[in-house]
Amino acid sequence: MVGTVDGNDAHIELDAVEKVFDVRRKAGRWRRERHQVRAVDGISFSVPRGEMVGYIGPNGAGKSTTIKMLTGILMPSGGRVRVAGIDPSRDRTKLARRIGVVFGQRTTLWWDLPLKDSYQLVRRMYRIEDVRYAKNLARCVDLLDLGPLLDVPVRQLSLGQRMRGDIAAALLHDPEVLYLDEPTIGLDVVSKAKVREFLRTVNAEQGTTVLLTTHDLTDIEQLCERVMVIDHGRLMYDGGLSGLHAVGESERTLVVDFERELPAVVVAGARCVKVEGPRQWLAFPAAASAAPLVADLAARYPLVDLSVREPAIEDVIARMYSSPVPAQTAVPAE
Ligand SMILES: Nc1ncnc2c1ncn2[C@@H]1O[C@H](COP(=O)(O)OP(=O)(O)OP(=O)(O)O)[C@@H](O)[C@H]1O
Repeated sequence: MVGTVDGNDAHIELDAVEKVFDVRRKAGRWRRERHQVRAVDGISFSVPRGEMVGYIGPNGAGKSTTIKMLTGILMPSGGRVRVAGIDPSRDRTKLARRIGVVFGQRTTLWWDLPLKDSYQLVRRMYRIEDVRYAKNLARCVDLLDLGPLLDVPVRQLSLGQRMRGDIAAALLHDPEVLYLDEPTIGLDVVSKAKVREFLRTVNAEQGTTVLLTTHDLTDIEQLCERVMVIDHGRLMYDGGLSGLHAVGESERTLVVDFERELPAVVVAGARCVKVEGPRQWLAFPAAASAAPLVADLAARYPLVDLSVREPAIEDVIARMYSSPVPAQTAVPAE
């Protein structure tokens, strides 16, 4: 589902939320100047129960600050936040039972303990009853292939294995809301696919509401029908991914390996932007499907391999600034 809903259905709700940090910086040899960083600057949105939404933006845009306010770690400087009907900064402990958090860059697992011992600690922390714990653990072990890893100390796990371990830990207490901060960062293609498949299953079967922060537009494309773009603490866009590409007129790239070196191919709907030996890069509008292009190429040339590259989030956003924004999808920046 794309778009926002009325307040009653909202599972995550932000109304004119602000976060201002007071920072001191050096101004001369002895003097320090106080100044303010407006990390989140009047953001409003609502996410209905069971929706999986992408929350993207360039570095320093205010994504982590928003997530910290949604967990109750940070108190907003202004505005109103509600998650599952709870004010996170007032009732952080109560909220903790209802939410799960995964930070891709940090682990919440115990470094020296085998994975299964970390899970036992999580069980005690959340006081998860035995039957429910056994059921949830079995499900995560099965879907995330954790069986062979349960006896391995976390420090010996690869990044992809550790990430799967972290995601399971965040879900053992059946949270209704899941915040994922870069859950696929640094993972190889196979691990990314496994994580995405698992998140899709959890969302579909448990109805978990998911807020996903990522720099990988493929995560968004494969998981979220709705994406919100934040920049300089403001919500710049709230709508479908294809609408975002249309606004930014961004391009995806089809990387094609031919059987042999060829001159730059000429094909409808795309333009060749680079040739290197038998490999060619074809740019096409990001909002368009790659399927007709692939079919056309496959019918005319001997192909060995193909892959589609998404534009970088920074490029999409840079293009958004230089394009007029259609009213139905964009949130006006006052
Ligand atoms: N505790 C803090 N004190 C002062 N400034 C802060 C603090 N936390 C964040 N900021 C500033 O607030 C702004 C938003 O930071 P935030 O970490 O929310 O961005 P982000 O979108 O998560 O970035 P990234 O993608 O790099 O993680 C930045 O300018 C950052 O320097």
